[in-house]
Amino acid sequence: MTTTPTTSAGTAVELDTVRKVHGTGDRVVTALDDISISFARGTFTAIMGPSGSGKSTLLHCAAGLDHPTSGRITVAGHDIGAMDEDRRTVLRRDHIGFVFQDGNLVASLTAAQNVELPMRFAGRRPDPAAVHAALARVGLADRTGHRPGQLSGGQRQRVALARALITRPDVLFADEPTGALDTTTSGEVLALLRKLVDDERQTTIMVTHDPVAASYADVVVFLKDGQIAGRLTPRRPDPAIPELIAAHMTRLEN
Ligand SMILES: Nc1ncnc2c1ncn2[C@@H]1O[C@H](COP(=O)(O)OP(=O)(O)OP(=O)(O)O)[C@@H](O)[C@H]1O
Repeated sequence: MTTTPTTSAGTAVELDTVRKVHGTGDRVVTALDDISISFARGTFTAIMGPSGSGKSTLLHCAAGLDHPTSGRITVAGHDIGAMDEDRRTVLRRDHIGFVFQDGNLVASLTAAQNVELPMRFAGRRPDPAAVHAALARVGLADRTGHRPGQLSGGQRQRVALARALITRPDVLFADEPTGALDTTTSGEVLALLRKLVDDERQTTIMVTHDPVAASYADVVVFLKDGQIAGRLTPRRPDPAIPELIAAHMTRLEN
């Protein structure tokens, strides 16, 4: 990657006046309405908002999976709008990690083989020590040979996290990473995300509907109608925070 970094050293992702319009003619929807926001390195941000407020669109545009209609997006100092698709693919591979609600593991592969996949896709020889270290980081050093069907939901999601982190990405994007988990398992995965931020300064941007999940973040950004509609900075540990976040959401939904 030879693009010259353009943002300040403290910023992992920056959106500058980003607009995203879906559809054409009389079915046009403005999903992002000239949003400007920056995400500092080493911080954990939760993105919340009513259904249809633009959360997934923001995540997909910021991660280079979708193109904004206008505006500028910078990831790890690289202007992704200025890149062709090949370079954007390399940027995603080398600088960005993804975790989705359904971890999307390959059922026929072991945990270790799933974690190796990004290296294989990049045409690199998997490094067994790095794969083991990635699984150890998420507390699964003793499950490397298990297939997804032999793991619990939380363990599967932790394998997905290890796979997302194997390339040591500048930014981890998580789309409802605990949406399919029960409360206890969800808490384990969120505590792990928090630990990765605290111990390793892993910049993390997570879309969630869950006020408890959002309470693990440093910053909660609220969207409404494609615009930023508020921001909270949870002061952990405080059991009242999920309630505060939920109250904010209720105000946005009414
Ligand atoms: N491919 C598309 N074509 C047309 N409209 C779209 C498309 N994708 C999203 N939209 C519209 O853009 C708006 C924002 O959608 P988006 O999925 O970003 O919202 P969201 O906040 O993630 O919603 P949810 O919480 O329900 O997942 C919505 O009105 C949605 O209907």
